[in-house]
Amino acid sequence: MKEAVVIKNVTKKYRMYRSKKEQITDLLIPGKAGKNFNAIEDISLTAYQGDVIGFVGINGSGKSTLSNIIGGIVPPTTGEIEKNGEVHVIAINAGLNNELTGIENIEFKGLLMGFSREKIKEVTPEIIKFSELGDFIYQPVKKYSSGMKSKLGFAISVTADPDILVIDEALSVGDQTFTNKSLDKMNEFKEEGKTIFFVSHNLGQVKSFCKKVAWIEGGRLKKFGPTEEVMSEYEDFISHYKSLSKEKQEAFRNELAERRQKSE
Ligand SMILES: Nc1ncnc2c1ncn2[C@@H]1O[C@H](COP(=O)(O)OP(=O)(O)OP(=O)(O)O)[C@@H](O)[C@H]1O
Repeated sequence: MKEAVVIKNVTKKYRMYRSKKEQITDLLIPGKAGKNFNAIEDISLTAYQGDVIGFVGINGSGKSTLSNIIGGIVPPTTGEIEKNGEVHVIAINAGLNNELTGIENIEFKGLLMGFSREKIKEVTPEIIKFSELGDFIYQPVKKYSSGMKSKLGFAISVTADPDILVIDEALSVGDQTFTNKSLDKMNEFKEEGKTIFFVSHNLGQVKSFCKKVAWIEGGRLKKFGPTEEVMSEYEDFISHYKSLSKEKQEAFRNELAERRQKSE
């Protein structure tokens, strides 16, 4: 089987500050203030062509950081990522320019995706139709709700016909009709053998759509394998986590966060 994306020992470090003062101090005297924080830590994972991989994990575990690295939006601090094909990211707001109107964004993103002016003209009506935005397409994107942005972003990206697709919570904000339509489109991509990464808190969608699942916990890859195998364990974990008091949930998250701060 052909490798589509190979992630090798990827870590993303951010500097964390408790105040603006700390941030300025660190800028003037590097290392004097602030802490390193590993948003993701030493993740290795291979996706083969046609793999549909779900990323699950509680808030802040590192799913978006990893998907942004795969999408080329964020560079890793250390480690390597190899991609065999064009990658497109569909996320709430991804790549949309807030100052431009919907229609201008279609043109702008179209050019970024390497489309000719003629091709953009040809696909624009399809995008408008898919996005269901009607006359809102002439409004600046800053006036859109997150659901509307997601619809436009999704409609533009699916036109690109990418080899590798990263879908980050893009289906969580729209209405049910749009979600179903988008799921149909994603299933088409899946049947065509495209490689898909799917970030979602909707475990039902992950279970029905993904062939494999990567469970991220505290920035690390806790488990990666066939959907059924990983999800049965993850669902046990999540129902236990949800049964904890707010304080205990916070203590659990703090414990993970502390480890991510200490690790260099
Ligand atoms: N630009 C940034 N600067 C500093 N810290 C960041 C940055 N981006 C992400 N982080 C931190 O990295 C950690 C992982 O964030 P990430 O958004 O990847 O998690 P997630 O699993 O996608 O969360 P959620 O489910 O809430 O969307 C979080 O603690 C977050 O605060």
